[in-house]
Amino acid sequence: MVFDHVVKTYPKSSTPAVDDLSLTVPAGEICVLLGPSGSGKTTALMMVNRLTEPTEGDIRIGGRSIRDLDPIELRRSIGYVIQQSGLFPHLSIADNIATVPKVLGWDKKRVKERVAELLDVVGLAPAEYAKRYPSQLSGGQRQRVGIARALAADPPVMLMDEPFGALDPITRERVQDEFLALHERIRKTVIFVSHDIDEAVKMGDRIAIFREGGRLAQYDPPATLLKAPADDFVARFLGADRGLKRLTLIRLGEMELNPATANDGALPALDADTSLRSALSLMIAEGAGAVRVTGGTGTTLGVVSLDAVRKAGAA
Ligand SMILES: Nc1ncnc2c1ncn2[C@@H]1O[C@H](COP(=O)(O)OP(=O)(O)OP(=O)(O)O)[C@@H](O)[C@H]1O
Repeated sequence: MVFDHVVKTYPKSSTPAVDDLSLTVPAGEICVLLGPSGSGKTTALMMVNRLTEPTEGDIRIGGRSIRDLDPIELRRSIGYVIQQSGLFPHLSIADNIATVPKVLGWDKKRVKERVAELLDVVGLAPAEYAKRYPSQLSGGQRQRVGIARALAADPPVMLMDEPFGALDPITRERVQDEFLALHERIRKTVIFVSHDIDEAVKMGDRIAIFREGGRLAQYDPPATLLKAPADDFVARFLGADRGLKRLTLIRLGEMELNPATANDGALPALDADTSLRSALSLMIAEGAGAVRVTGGTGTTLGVVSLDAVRKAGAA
């Protein structure tokens, strides 16, 4: 998907909400739009499915300009997930998920199968949940239904506007993990609005940081962004702990491991999949100068020192 010099100025507004936005999102990737309140993230998102029209510039999906597509058809071909899930309260979960397939004229059997398949995909047993109503679900479950509904007609593109913003931290983390695992399998192109830096670092293949006035401040993969913020605004926005945030992106198994010696048996042991941030946390809590890195079967692969972690955060 390509944003090509996109400008949006709302009627009666003297300044643009989105100002000359150009960026390319490779197919199958998650692009997070991150930035302070009012910096134009939602406006940028809503232009993709023509809930609002660009004033200037163009957006292309798979090489086709959205201006050449009928807005109603365009919206059917794009999954849309919003913060409060946006489910129809008077429709059952099954009917909510079936909305677009029904509009597309799928036969009943196909719709029913698709609903059951999607409930499974988002981890809700169809027999238990299909007939319930949104008010009979928890917030996290409603967001999962929102995702299932957006996926119903298998759209190549999904727009997600702070989809997990209303969830408590524990549920949010779980739904984020589930969505990432799902994305591994289905590889949609996702535009994801967030104002939470940790969420953006976790979810994004790339992050677009917006600044006031709807201008793009930086567009890069999370590791690049944290390592080399383009300017003071980005550095301040990412926070003084961006070195620590970088550590969440690196696994112990990706480090150069020192061979373990006989004395290292007493060191705290962590799986190779553990992030350097968790490893650092453990070293501090246990007063250890290093951790022992273990493989799937618990065998020791080697040792990573506190100093090596420190260097990785500063690199
Ligand atoms: N329908 C509208 N009419 C006029 N101005 C609008 C409209 N929608 C948004 N704006 C303005 O456009 C600017 C960008 O708003 P937008 O909602 O895109 O920002 P955002 O980055 O998504 O913010 P938030 O994180 O608070 O949701 C703001 O100044 C807002 O007041």
